[in-house]
Amino acid sequence: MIRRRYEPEEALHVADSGLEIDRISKRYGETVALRDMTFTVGAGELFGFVGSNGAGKTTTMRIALGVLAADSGEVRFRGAPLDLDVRRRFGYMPEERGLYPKMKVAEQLSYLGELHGMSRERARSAAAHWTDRLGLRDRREEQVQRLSLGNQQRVQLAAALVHEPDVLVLDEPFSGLDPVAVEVMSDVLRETRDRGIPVLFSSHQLDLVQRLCDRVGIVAAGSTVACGTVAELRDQGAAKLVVHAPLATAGWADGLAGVRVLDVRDGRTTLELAEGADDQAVLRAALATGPVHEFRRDRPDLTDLFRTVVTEERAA
Ligand SMILES: Nc1ncnc2c1ncn2[C@@H]1O[C@H](COP(=O)(O)OP(=O)(O)OP(=O)(O)O)[C@@H](O)[C@H]1O
Repeated sequence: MIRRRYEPEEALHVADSGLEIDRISKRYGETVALRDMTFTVGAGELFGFVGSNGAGKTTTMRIALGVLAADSGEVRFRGAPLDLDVRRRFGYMPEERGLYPKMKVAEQLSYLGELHGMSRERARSAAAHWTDRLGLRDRREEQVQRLSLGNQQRVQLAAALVHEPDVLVLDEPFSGLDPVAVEVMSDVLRETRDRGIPVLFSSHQLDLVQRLCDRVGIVAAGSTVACGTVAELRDQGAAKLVVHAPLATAGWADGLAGVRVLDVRDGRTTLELAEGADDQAVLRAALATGPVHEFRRDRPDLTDLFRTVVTEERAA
């Protein structure tokens, strides 16, 4: 079980230089999409937003962008509520994507730059820069609709970045990308973060989020249920125990107090230990089956934490 140490009050002091999502609630008719959603993304922080389908990630991002209005709560940037001018300084990669299919790549990017107030010359040079950086140099004169989906996604990232935004918000930017494109996307997000920009993105690729992000927010049923650095989150989750007892038969760990079997593979049993569970009792039970070749504690990874949150959510 994840120990719920996360309190909204704690989060709010973090980022007066960054993006604050402060107790946002939103209903669609009878459906409660967000319930006091709260978290912050500091300046120069790469924040991963994870949660099951329908947990409320897209709704939160749309509200942050001003595409959708919240029923209550507030979004602030650098300590002030957002107005139109501040929102124009956001870069957004929406889930539904949103490029003009018939427009050529470079033309489209310069156009978007100009729409955000750049001079034609500056917008053109920004478009050239980002097509270069994202490996689209040879595609500049192609219509977006003729590109592969992965390349369209690169253009979409360029579109979010072309006007040199102060905040970057991306809805599932990694979905459908090949491994090379994943690396390009990761590098660009890190570079953007390193320029002091808050970067918020959602993803279902938990290994990637774990590797890439400074902090992670896990959402369930419209609220943040855990938030912190990957290390902090991993420390909060239940410890795992990996036991290699080759002669053990199925069910050897059944009935041990505070112990749950997560996985049995190649003679190795992975167990989850509840707080206060006696690992020495597990060792004795393992030894009772025969030799024990391996017995080690492991911290949960983001996938384990996520599984716990989703299981608890379903049980609630
Ligand atoms: N336009 C809408 N009308 C009615 N309900 C909606 C609408 N948009 C979202 N919802 C509901 O609000 C909740 C949150 O949806 P949201 O799209 O924010 O989740 P998500 O975390 O982004 O999911 P996914 O991972 O599938 O993209 C869901 O119950 C969804 O069905």
